[in-house]
Formats: sequence, C-alpha cells, structure tokens
Amino acid sequence: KTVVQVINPNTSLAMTETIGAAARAVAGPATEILAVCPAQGVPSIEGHFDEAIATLGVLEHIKAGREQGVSGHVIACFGDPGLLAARELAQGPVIGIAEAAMHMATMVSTRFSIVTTLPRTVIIARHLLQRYGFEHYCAALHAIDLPVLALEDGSGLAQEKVRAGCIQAKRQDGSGAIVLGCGGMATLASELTLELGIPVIDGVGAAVKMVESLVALGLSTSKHGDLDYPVRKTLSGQFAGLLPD
Ligand SMILES: O=C(O)C[C@H]1NC(=O)NC1=O
Repeated sequence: KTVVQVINPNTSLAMTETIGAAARAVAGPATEILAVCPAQGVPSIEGHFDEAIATLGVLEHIKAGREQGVSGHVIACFGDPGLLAARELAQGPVIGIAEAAMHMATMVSTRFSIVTTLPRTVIIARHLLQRYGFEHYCAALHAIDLPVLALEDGSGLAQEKVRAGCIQAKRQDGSGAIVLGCGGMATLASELTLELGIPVIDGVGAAVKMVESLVALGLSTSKHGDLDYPVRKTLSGQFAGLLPD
C-alpha cells in the first residue's frame, strides 16, 4: 500500500479538507491519503513571512510522517514552502504542488497561464518559475485579488473569480493550459477543464500522482549530496524534537 501524507502548511482546517478531497479524488486504489495541517502557525500563506512560519509546521509533519512510515509527502501550498528542507528530512519523495502543476502543464502544452490569489503571490510564483526552469513556458500570471481564505468563506465569490480568470487567460494569453495557483482551488480543476475545454491543472492531484509514480519506480529523495539528512546536532527550545532520533 502507498501512503501519501498531504500537508496543508496553513492551519485552515476547511482548506485541509478541500485539499484532502482533491487528493483522494485522484489517488489510486492502493493509495491512502493522510491530509494534515500544523496545529499552530499561520491561517493562510500570503507572502514570504507566512511561508517562513509555515515551514516549521511542514518540517514537523515531515518528521512525523517519516516516523509513521509514509511512502511520500506533498506540500500543498502554491509557494512550495520548505520544499528542500523537507527533502533533507524526508526519506520518501517530497513534491510541492506548484512544481507538480507546472511540470504537468509543460507535458500537455507549450505555454501555460497561472491563476492565483493575491498580486504579491503572482510575484512569488514568478520566482518559482525561475527556480524550476519553467519561466519560458509561462505566458502570463493572473491574480483574483482576494485573500486565500476567501476560497473557504462559502460565498462562491472566489470560485467565480477563479473561473473568470481562467476564461480570461484562455482568451488572451494564447496558453494551452492553466495552472491553479492555490491549494484551496484544487477541487475546481475538473469542472473548469470541462467548461473551458483546455487542461486546467490542480497541483494537489498532480503532486499525489507524482509521488505515486516515484514510489512505484522505487525512487525516493537522493541522500547523496545536499539533500542528505540534516547534519546531526543538538537543537534547542521548540526545535528540540525536530530531528528524528
Ligand atoms: O499563495 C497563495 O495564494 C496560495 C497558497 N497560500 C495558502 O495558504 N495556500 C496556498 O496554496
């Protein structure tokens, strides 16, 4: 059996449910999804400061997942916070939803657009495109200009703005595919793909399938080089238990 730990790095239980549902919707019959979020931290991640706070929660869950013997991990926030630190700590594969969605988009299109939440997240997404080498594939980035948790307020306004952003992206960007730039948008991808007639990609599902594939191929995070386990040392205070025994 494959057990995939899906970590929502923010502390929103509602968004953790949304993310868990998107993961379970695509998980294979032999895959169990464990959707988790930090007990303490930041309710939504909307910038570098939030990502720094959220990273500690990600690492705590990576450690716990490794001790539970999970097969692999997903970081279900579009900034992929703590991705490389998590890979040092993890034994199995660790996949971020931004990198997963971007990779998938390049396999079904030569140009893709991103629809995310805040304008400042657009800038962070550009950094990710550069870091992952996908800058030249991304035609444009759009912000719905609503806070992340508007996706969980039940009004449907954020979902409608995501739909409008995707329609605008298809019409004006010349993109063949669209990447949804927030874990909280995950459950919108399939209906938008049907309505727009182009691939609208959710990174949660993409990341779950990538972890399943890596596990099936017997590939886990390389421990040769900079992703080896962290150098052993005594951590103090609240960090004391972060390194596995
Ligand atoms: O940065 C964003 O807009 C999206 C990002 N923030 C968050 O709390 N979960 C996310 O996926």
